[in-house]
Amino acid sequence: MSALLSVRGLAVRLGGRRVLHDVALDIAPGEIVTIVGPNGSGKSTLLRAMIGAVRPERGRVSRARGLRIGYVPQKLDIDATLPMTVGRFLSLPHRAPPAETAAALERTGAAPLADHQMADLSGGQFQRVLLARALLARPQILLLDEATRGLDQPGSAAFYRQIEAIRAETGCAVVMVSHELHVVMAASDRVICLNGHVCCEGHPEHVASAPEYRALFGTGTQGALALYRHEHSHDHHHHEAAE
Ligand SMILES: Nc1ncnc2c1ncn2[C@@H]1O[C@H](COP(=O)(O)OP(=O)(O)OP(=O)(O)O)[C@@H](O)[C@H]1O
Repeated sequence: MSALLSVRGLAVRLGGRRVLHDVALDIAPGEIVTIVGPNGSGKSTLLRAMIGAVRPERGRVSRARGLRIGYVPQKLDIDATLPMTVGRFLSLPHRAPPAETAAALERTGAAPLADHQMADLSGGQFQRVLLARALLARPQILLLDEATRGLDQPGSAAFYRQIEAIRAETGCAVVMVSHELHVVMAASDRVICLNGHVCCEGHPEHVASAPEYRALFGTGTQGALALYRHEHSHDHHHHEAAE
């Protein structure tokens, strides 16, 4: 199946510093890909390059013709003194047909919030509204940048169940940045570990059975810590199903 989106030889420089270099990846229709990596490793920058919000210094991001992308940013600052209902927020910058807005709110479990003020939403409610907004694009790829940041465990589990249901229903590919390794292992078709470049990638189970996996993830909580401590080699390790 041909890729919806391909990144080749991508380098990005921000504030005089090279944040990404030699990044290559493909996103296929319907797959769930999780990007993991230490703080500052360029995960958000990579997503922003995918939507065309960051100019590559080198390389390119190719999108299938007419590709529709939905993007849920890591955070969105809204002036708390500005009165704005959820319904109004979803009509910016383009007013979608009311039935579509209602369907997006329904799909994300945010239907009862339509008349609420944005400033009054809890963290989890806010994320659902951002997700609803992303769905209005009828995306073929949904990009989620640490969408469950600040949510408690049941809240983030519920959020990811919603994402899986949306994938099942719409067939969209999902690319998410996550620090929650239990989610990564359970819910992803493919994991990409980033540290300025792609350190390693593959199916979670294949990555798990590879020697590098122990250095990357280990097991349990220690594994999560190992992820942030491991030496990011500049060799590229691939653990695809074919190997
Ligand atoms: N606009 C900018 N100008 C200069 N430097 C930037 C800019 N945006 C990001 N950076 C730097 O680029 C690097 C990568 O940032 P990015 O947000 O992509 O990392 P990340 O992997 O998403 O981090 P985190 O896990 O902390 O969210 C960081 O060192 C960051 O300080």
